[in-house]
Order: sequence, then structure tokens, then C-alpha cells
Amino acid sequence: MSDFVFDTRTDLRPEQKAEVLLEALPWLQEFSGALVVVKYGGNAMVDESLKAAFAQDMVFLRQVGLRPVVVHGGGPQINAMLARLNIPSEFRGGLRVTTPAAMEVVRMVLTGQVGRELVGLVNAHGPLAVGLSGEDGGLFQATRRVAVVDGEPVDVGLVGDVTGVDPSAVQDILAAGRIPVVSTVAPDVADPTQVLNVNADTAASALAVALGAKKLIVLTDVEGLYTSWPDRSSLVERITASELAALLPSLESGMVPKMEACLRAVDGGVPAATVIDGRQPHSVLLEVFTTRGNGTMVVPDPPHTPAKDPA
Ligand SMILES: Nc1ncnc2c1ncn2[C@@H]1O[C@H](COP(=O)(O)OP(=O)(O)O)[C@@H](O)[C@H]1O
Ligand SMILES: CC(=O)N[C@@H](CCC(=O)OP(=O)(O)O)C(=O)O
Repeated sequence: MSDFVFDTRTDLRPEQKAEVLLEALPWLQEFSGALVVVKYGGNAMVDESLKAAFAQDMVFLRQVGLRPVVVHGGGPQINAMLARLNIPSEFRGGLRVTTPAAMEVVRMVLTGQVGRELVGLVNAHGPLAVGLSGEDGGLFQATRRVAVVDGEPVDVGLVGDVTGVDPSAVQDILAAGRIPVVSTVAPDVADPTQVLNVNADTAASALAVALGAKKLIVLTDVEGLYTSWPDRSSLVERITASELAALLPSLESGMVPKMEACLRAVDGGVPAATVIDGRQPHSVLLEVFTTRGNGTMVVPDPPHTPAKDPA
């Protein structure tokens, strides 16, 4: 066992420490056994201490009886490797134009580098994490897609959308008491020997739906969703699916895949999807176990109450 202890250098009094622990009690009860899909990305994936804190959070969730499933991105790491190899790379409509040479790098970096590193960080606490990609056990099936730029379709090469999920490989890992760490490379349904590059937010959402997750948590580099970015007073704590659907067309590119992912998850039956600030150490713990949580939570529309008949 590693020295997995929380930092006790704190000036909290004993009763304050007890208060912090007790605040978690209703959430520990609510989430006991719950399957939670966490999309890991943004700063939390590039800053060393945030990376270690994230891994610790996953172990904590697992240790208190939740079933975390991690889906990771890796855009910055792919950019860095493509630059090192002098392979040109550009984004169109929020998607990377993926040539066969770039696809080799995407697969190598996501599955062979980012996923491996995260597995190592989690397993520093005990042999819990098992990495797999969308290729393993037929986890994902993807269909080629185009980008849309100024209303026009644009060919972006080997890019797909997840159109099928067989979650059994992930369920096997969960049943063994371990933490699946998923990289989002996916075979093309039209030719399963060809892999496609898929956006990790959307893949996380599809997996959350297929697994019947209780929550989807998406880490990003901002406090949450702003209805009128960058007006800091427009940060949203909670938004319903139909409110979000109405807002989506007005959002700028960075936030679009994340909010679409949350919307698709909630529309697909996930009871809540949250975008949280991954710059905050232990943002996942705070989201799950504290009353105020953080970030923006997307929830289903309230059940329709029929208007009363005028008597
Ligand atoms: N309405 C909005 N609310 C919040 N952030 C927004 C909004 N519109 C654009 N953004 C930008 O989107 C960024 C998040 O997208 P992105 O950089 O792709 O995230 P990540 O690197 O976490 O995957 C934020 O840091 C912010 O700069
Ligand atoms: C098609 C497409 O654009 N795929 C992404 C896949 C990685 C990803 O989504 O990573 P982040 O979550 O860190 O952005 C890419 O190539 O960058």
C-alpha cells in the first residue's frame, strides 16, 4: 500500500474537521455504489500536482464505494507530439483534421501515453486502474463525420462520432472492483480495421448513457458555463436540458462539445451532468461530496404538470 494519507497540516479545529467529514455523509449515502463517468481533460491533465490530485480523487471515490469510470482526452499532448514529429495539424469546426499520419499519433498518444500515465498515477495507490481504448472488447463503434464550418460541411479526414457502445468490457473491469481508464480511439463501423479520432467529451457522454451512469462529470479550465461569455456574472449553477438546448446555438466553440455532451447524457437518461473547474485541486471530490458542489449542473426538465382545466 502506498502512503495514501491526506495532508493533516491544517489549522482546522477538531470540531471543524468533524463538520467537513459530516457534510459528506448525505452524499456518501446518496452515491453509495453509484457509477460515475468522469471526463478528464484541461489543466487537470497537464499540471503535475493537479494530475496527482485527480488520481487520488478516483481512488477515494472507489474506496468509499462508488464505481468511477475515467474517460480521458489529450488534445494538448497530441498537439505536442504532432509538432515534435513535424506533422501539420489544424482544427475545423472544433475537430482535428486527422490525416492517416496524424491518426497514428492520436492513437499512440491517447492510448500509449496519456492513458498509461493516468493508470500509473492511480496505481501508485494500489493496483486499481485498468486502461483500455474504444478498440478493446468492441467498446466503441464510430461513424465517420464531417465538420460544419459557417453552415458548410468540411471533410476532416479520419474523424468519427461514437454511434455504438458495447459497455461489457468496462463492466467486467468494474465487476472486478477496478477503475476503467478509457481512451477514445474508436473503430470505424464501415471498416473495423480502420480507427477514427473521436472527441473525448462526446465519447464520455455516450459511455455514460450506455452504462446507465448516475452522473457524468466533465473537467474543464473554467468555473463552469457562462450564459453570456465572458461576462463573469453569467455563471450558471444549474440548468435544465431544454434551457441548455435553447442556449447551445449561441455558445462559442470550446464549450460546445462539453455542453452537447452533458445534454446528450441527460437526454439519454443520466440524472445529472456537471461541468467543473479542473484547475481547482480535488474538484471531483468537492463536486461529489460537498453540498454546494462546483461548476454547472445540467439536469432533466421537471416532469410536465398538465395545466388545470378551467372549472
Ligand atoms: N459560454 C462559455 N462558458 C464557459 N466557457 C466558455 C464559454 N464560451 C467559450 N468558453 C471557453 O471555452 C473554454 C473551455 O473549452 P476548451 O478549452 O475546449 O476546454 P478543455 O481544454 O477543458 O477541453 C473555456 O476555458 C473558455 O475559455
Ligand atoms: C476529433 C478530435 O478533435 N479529437 C480530439 C481527441 C482528443 C480530445 O478530445 O481531447 P481533449 O478532451 O483534451 O480536447 C483531438 O484530436 O484533439
